[in-house]
Amino acid sequence: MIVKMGTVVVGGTKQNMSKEEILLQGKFELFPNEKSFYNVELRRTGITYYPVDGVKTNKSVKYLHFGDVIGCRCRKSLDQKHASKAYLTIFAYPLRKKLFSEKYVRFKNHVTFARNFDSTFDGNRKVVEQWRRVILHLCRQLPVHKKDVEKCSVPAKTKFLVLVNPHSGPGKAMQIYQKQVAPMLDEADIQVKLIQTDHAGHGMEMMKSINRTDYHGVVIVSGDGLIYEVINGLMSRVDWEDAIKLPIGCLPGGSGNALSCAINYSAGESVETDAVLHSTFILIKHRIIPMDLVLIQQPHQQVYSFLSVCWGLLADIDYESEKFRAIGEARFTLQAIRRILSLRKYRGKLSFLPVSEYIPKSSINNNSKIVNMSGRNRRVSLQSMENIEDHDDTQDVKVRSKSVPTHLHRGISESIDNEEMFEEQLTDIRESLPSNEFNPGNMSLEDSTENKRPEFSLSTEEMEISDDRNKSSVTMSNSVNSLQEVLKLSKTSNGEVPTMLPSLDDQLPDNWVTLEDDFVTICATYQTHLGSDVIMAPDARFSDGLIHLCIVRNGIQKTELIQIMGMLEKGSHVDHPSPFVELVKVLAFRLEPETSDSIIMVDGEKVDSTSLQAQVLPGLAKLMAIQ
Ligand SMILES: Nc1ncnc2c1ncn2[C@@H]1O[C@H](COP(=O)(O)OP(=O)(O)OP(=O)(O)O)[C@@H](O)[C@H]1O
Repeated sequence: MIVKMGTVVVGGTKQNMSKEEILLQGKFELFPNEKSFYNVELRRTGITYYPVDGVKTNKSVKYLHFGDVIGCRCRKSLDQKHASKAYLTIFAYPLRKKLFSEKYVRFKNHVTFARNFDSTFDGNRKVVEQWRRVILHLCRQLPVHKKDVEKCSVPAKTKFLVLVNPHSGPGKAMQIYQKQVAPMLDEADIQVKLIQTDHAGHGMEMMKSINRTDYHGVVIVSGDGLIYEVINGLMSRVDWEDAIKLPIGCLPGGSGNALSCAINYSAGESVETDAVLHSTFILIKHRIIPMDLVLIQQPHQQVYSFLSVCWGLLADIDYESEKFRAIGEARFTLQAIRRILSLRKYRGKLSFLPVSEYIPKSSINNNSKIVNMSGRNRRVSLQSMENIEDHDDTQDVKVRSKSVPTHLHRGISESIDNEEMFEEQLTDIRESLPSNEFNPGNMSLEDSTENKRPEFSLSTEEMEISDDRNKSSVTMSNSVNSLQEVLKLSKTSNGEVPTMLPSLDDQLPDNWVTLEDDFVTICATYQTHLGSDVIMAPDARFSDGLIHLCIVRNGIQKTELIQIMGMLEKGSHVDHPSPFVELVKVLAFRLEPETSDSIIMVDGEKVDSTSLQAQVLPGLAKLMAIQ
């Protein structure tokens, strides 16, 4: 059985469910047909119900799974005829298979039971309220023991600050919020303080002064632009280290909703169909997940990015399509066609610190020459070798960089269970980092960045409590399993975000790779999606501690480029054999455009067209998501 919050069932079928211990059972009428009675049984994973006078068969038993339930409420009838009845409405959003497709989508299924065994409403309400309290616990994955059923109290309410950008995308964000989001948040009993931004920069200003403890999270209903503002507002504070722990949730309201698409994708929920419903469902059932940020440095500015850095073709498409934002996401497709027809090349230098040995794809394909340079950096130019000076030799060789030891990287990592090995690893890391800033004393063992799919989701508050509990139990051995842990941030003496990047004017260390070439585009992403139909880095995870670089070099045929762009919809471009397209996982990179007339976009925002360098900040932000 598939155990995905989204895709099918959390925990099992109704046959499995019926084997579980019954916590509560009773007879209820089923609204609106209030003539027949149903036996209703409440178990840990859900509710089953079947007609009292019918035969109990697999078909006649219906069930509601708590993985699909976002809340429930006790109600009274307005009709005097039913004044004594107490109603229990359960707000469920189960999945059903989409017509002519293998995909599953959620639909609204609200089930109401009525209780009328007592002559008074209060008498009936007492029973219904007990059911409600138990359901609220179980749909939030809070444990309920049979002996505690009677004492079960109403779980604490969650409070969100909701920011809506009325100008994002086609300008429908407020409408989306009021029509689709607000009713579901209400069903989940979530308190909301709603603010509509009234100018660009408003989100950033608010984050500079917000009291972090007033809310369990900030929810952004817009495109990616407002998320960028929120993150940079939080990071600009003196108490950035604490402020950035404010969990961020996002719902698609703009034309570029990349993060929201990545959240849906990660949860196994629909990205294309009813995206708002699925995003709101995830927001309600969320856990708090660490999310990498990327520090971006330019000569005159420093910003924090959660999504991407694009240069060349993809940056031009993003920037030049701004004027078509009224048509929503189609603006990207329209501009992509225009741009590919008049394809440009962009000369520059790209340097990066790879996480594993870098083997240039073109050399694998053996159709380009590679220059192994003397000097501090290895420079590789596949096309314009005449532009490279100071080289020793021109030869067909594989250029390998000394990379960060792969066994330190999560996913490839092996567990380290003794101090000796731990010390060895620290030595390796010290050697692999390009600066002397590494200081094991700075290691914070605060959050485990384990990418476990939660079986159940907890509310913000509950997660914060369990985070705290975890703190003491995280051991040094398991936290050093990954490089992210070693780079874990803690305040430097001057209160700034620590970085391992050299100054922009300084030469890069030996373990970086430098490519100097004519490029078509360079795109660094840290989320799976750049749009609902652009899966740029299908294997990216919110806190994998990686920057996923996609490098497209000049020389690629337009037809091949169009083919690859088409493959982005499924993320299958990663398997494309073109020697002009490379995907490299890195911890940091530096981009040096040769001229200053090209566009660079960071998270969909245009930045200066000057040199730029970036470094991943593992798990620094907190995201409301499921993975
Ligand atoms: N009330 C407002 N009026 C004008 N601009 C605003 C307002 N609120 C936010 N903004 C700005 O609008 C820009 C675009 O917002 P957002 O990303 O939400 O929408 P979008 O249409 O998807 O745009 P993008 O394609 O840039 O992601 C952001 O840079 C943000 O700073």
